[in-house]
Amino acid sequence: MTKGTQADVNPDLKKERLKCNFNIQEVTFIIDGGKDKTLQRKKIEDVALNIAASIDEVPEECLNLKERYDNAVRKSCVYSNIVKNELLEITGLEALGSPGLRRTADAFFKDVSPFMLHLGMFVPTIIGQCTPEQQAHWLPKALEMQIIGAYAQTELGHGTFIRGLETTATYDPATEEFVLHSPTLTSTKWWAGGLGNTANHCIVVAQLYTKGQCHGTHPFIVPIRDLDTHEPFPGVKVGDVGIRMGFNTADNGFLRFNQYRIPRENMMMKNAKVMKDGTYVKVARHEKLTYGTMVFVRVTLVMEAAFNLAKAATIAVRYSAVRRQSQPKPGEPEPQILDYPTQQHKLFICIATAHALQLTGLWLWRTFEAVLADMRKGDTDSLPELHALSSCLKAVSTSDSAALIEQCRFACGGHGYMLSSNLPLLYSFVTATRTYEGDYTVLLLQTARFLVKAWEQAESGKVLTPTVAYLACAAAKEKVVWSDSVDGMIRSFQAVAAGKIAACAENIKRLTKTGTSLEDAWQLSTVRLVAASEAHCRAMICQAYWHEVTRLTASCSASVKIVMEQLATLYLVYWALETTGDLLRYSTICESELNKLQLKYEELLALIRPNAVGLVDAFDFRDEILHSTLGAYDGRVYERLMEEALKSPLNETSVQSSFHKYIRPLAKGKL
Ligand SMILES: CCCCCCCCCC/C=C\CCCCCCCCCC(=O)SCCNC(=O)CCNC(=O)[C@H](O)C(C)(C)COP(=O)(O)OP(=O)(O)OC[C@H]1O[C@@H](n2cnc3c(N)ncnc32)[C@H](O)[C@@H]1OP(=O)(O)O
Ligand SMILES: Cc1cc2nc3c(=O)[nH]c(=O)nc-3n(C[C@H](O)[C@H](O)[C@H](O)COP(=O)(O)OP(=O)(O)OC[C@H]3O[C@@H](n4cnc5c(N)ncnc54)[C@H](O)[C@@H]3O)c2cc1C
Repeated sequence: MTKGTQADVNPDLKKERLKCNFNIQEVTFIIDGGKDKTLQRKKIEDVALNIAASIDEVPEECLNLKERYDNAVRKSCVYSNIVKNELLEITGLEALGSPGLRRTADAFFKDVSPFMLHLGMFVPTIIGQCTPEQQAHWLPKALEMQIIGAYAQTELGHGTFIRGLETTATYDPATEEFVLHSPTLTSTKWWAGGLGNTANHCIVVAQLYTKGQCHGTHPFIVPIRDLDTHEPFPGVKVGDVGIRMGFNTADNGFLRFNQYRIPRENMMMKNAKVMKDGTYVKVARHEKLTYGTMVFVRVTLVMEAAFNLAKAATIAVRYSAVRRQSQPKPGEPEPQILDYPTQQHKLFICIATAHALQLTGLWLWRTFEAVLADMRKGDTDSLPELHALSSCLKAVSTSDSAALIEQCRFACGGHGYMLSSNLPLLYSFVTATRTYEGDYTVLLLQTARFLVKAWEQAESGKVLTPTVAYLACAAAKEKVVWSDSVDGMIRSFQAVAAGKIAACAENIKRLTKTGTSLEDAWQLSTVRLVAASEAHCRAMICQAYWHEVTRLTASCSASVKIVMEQLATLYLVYWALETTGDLLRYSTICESELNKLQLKYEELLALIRPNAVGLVDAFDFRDEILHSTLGAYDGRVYERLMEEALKSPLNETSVQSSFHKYIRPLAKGKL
């Protein structure tokens, strides 16, 4: 946070901060995952942001496409030196996933670094898919930035359906090499971040053929460009996929191979090997371990969703405290727009959702680490549950985050539409997360597979895994008794999920009994399956969020406990009101209880109102990271808007050349 002097702060924001009745720092510690994490983050920010302050002479958005890319590469090199020389010193390899690194990256790049996928997927795949010997070879080079990598899985013709990928890697025992080939246009690798112009290496997911047999998709490390000249090697065709809605500095690329050879050792061999003579040896105990990087990234994307939403909420809440509009009471001053209950309705759910996703994301991360520890001992029993959990949480968190960031933009009126508010760029960045690393619907359907199986187990009285244990109680198929206590609401959300899952299972059973194949019965049920999966995910977020708030505030000051519980209750009541149809169907809730719930919601908005600015201050974003005229700590909104407007290249001269070229001749009838 760039606090400046108090004299510089907008008077309304100053008053808001005096109203705040809880200890902001305590909430920051909770959100970061502990005081030590906050201190480490701040240390990283202090080191990195000293340099970031002077990194851009011209606003990124005023540059043309090519200049923007070159500028992003320049900044990536400065930043990667900081990561290598300073940040890794502070935290070791852990720095790669640390909030400090994530936040400071945003100070350097308003859009995205072309190196993001190098750190975000190339390095994690080396760690997750290579043998220790391979790691010893590749990891130091990658961390030292001697090589820069991308992750090329998606093709022009297939992204979701990995088993349908067409790129082939055929083993040639005579030379002990794999021959990579792109047999069709649709087999062209497409989308990989960093691939178009930046990367010199690439992880390529291809169908493995050896001894005339296909063994399905496997990952390979493929050198694609000469390290000195950067020219693509013969047999490699690589380029940029074209202009995108966002991610325009991420260098998303395409890649084609023409009988291109790589050494046998470049197959990532932790989970499966090809011996010198071409014999295929499966090492992994679980079929889907080659999908490991995707599970890892899906887990991290939940906190990524929280992080971006927290930024948007900070911008919109601070702006709403500064902005005054309309005159609901004649003769009185215009109120701060934050005083309108409708504005509170738009924004407080954003703060609550950022908390819900962050605390659920931290819990998911711990679950991921526990499953990883089991897998190191050879036990993969909990992988299906982790896959189900990470799939639905990735889907719902990214979707909620994108929708609410857009809501924050709406909440800022016309000024929210300015690029300098940073809300449009934030939205275009986050809306992609709903698609990449597994499309929303596709991932919810993956979770649905797990849920239907769990339901069948519940019906036959089997012991259920923790995240679906609630299905055991629901097997009685009676409406749950509604209560507006927190536990009562969570029980009702679970009853809704259980009811929807049961209805799907019954529908599939009914269809198969009357002669429909299981595959068709599944397809005919997918609209309901997606809804069931969403309901399950919502119930899980509510439970995890409330559980974490209770646990983490147990030793906090009373005022922090109160405000954290108010927000969590708001989240639950909001979702109860959003899903009244479901509650009427699966619980005993009635009209009068719905009215009571609405009143409770409005009371919560009023209770949270005095702490709204304090709550977004607790996200602790420095101005360099927010990049927003509307959201800076000092609230000098109008001054900043004007300053940014004057930086527009269209203000460099008072008359543009197009006037003399076109407008004047047009007026004179000479065009
Ligand atoms: C130095 C300067 C640097 C600058 C800075 C930066 C700092 C930034 C830091 C980082 C910041 C942000 C982090 C984000 C970075 C990442 C950005 C990522 C960009 C995007 C990358 C991509 O998109 S990569 C491509 C991803 N692609 C996908 O996700 C494809 C989705 N499809 C699938 O996953 C699968 O095809 C499928 C799951 C949909 C189906 O697979 P398949 O057909 O094989 O399976 P089935 O459906 O038949 O199911 C069979 C059984 O297998 C089970 N299953 C499926 N998947 C898994 C799994 N992953 N794990 C475990 N089990 C699995 C499935 O459940 C079935 O089980 P049963 O029901 O029991 O049969
Ligand atoms: C910004 C960005 C960055 C990316 N970076 C990378 C990268 O670095 N590396 C990489 O390999 N890939 C990357 N991708 C690709 C990304 O992973 C895929 O786009 C994503 O997995 C979705 O696949 P698709 O594009 O094939 O969509 P499709 O699967 O074609 O989806 C289109 C529609 O069909 C529906 N659909 C598809 N299958 C089913 C089904 N079985 N049941 C019901 N509905 C279905 C979907 O819900 C969706 O509505 C990136 C994408 C974006 C947008």
